[in-house]
Amino acid sequence: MNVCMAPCPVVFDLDGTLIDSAPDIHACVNAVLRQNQIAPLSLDRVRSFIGGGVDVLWTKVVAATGVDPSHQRDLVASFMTRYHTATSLTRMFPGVPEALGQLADRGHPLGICTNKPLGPTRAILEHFGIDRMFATIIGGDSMPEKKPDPAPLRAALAALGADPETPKAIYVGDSEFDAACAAAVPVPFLIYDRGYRQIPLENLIFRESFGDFEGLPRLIEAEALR
Ligand SMILES: O=C(O)COP(=O)(O)O
Ligand SMILES: [Mg+2]
Repeated sequence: MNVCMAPCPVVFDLDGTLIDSAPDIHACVNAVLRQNQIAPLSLDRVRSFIGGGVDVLWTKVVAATGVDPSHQRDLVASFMTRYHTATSLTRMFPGVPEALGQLADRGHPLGICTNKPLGPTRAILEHFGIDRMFATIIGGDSMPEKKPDPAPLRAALAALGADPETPKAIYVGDSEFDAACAAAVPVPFLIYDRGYRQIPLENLIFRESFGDFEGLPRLIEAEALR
C-alpha cells in the first residue's frame, strides 16, 4: 500500500522529540518545590515524568515528594506561570532544523501534536524561530483529550488535510504516549530513541526507530513508498 503518494503530512511530538526541554521543565518544577519548602528532584527523575502533560507530570512530582495531593492544583498554577517563559535551558536536538527544512522544501505539510500546553509550546517554537514551519499546532490543552488518546493527533491530521478515515501521514515522537496514540489513529510511527521514553522499544508499536535527525527525511520518503 502506498502510504503517501503526494508529500504526506508529517506531525511531530515536541518534548523529547524536537527539543530537549527537560532542563527547563526540571528548573520550573524545582523552583516551585523550593518556594514551597519541598526538597528538589533530580533532572533524571523529572525527565522520567515528562510525556503525559502537566497534570501527569505533577501527579508524579506529588507522589515522589510526598506532598499532600490537595496542594497539586496550586503547585500546577505556580508552575504554569514559570513554564510559559521557560526557554533558556532548552535545546533543539541536533539536526532538527535541517530535517524540518528538508521536509518543508519537499512539500510535506508539517504539524505538532504535543501534550505540552499550547502557551509554552508556542513560546518555545517562537524562541527557536521554527513556529512558522508548522501549519497546525495541537497542544495538551487544545482539546479535552490528550495523547495516548488519538483525538489530538486526528485533529492535527485533519487540519493538514489528511483523510479522516484512512489518513496517509506519519507521526514522529519519542514516547509510549506517542506510540499508543499513533497506533490508535492509526498512522505509521517513527520513534526518536534519544528522547524521554520509559518503556523498552521492543514493547512499543513503531515502524522505525532513529537516533539521528539527519536520516529522518530518508526514513519518511521510504515510508511513503511502502
Ligand atoms: O510535556 C509533556 O509532558 C509531553 O510533551 P510531548 O507530548 O511534546 O512529549
Ligand atoms: Mg515527547
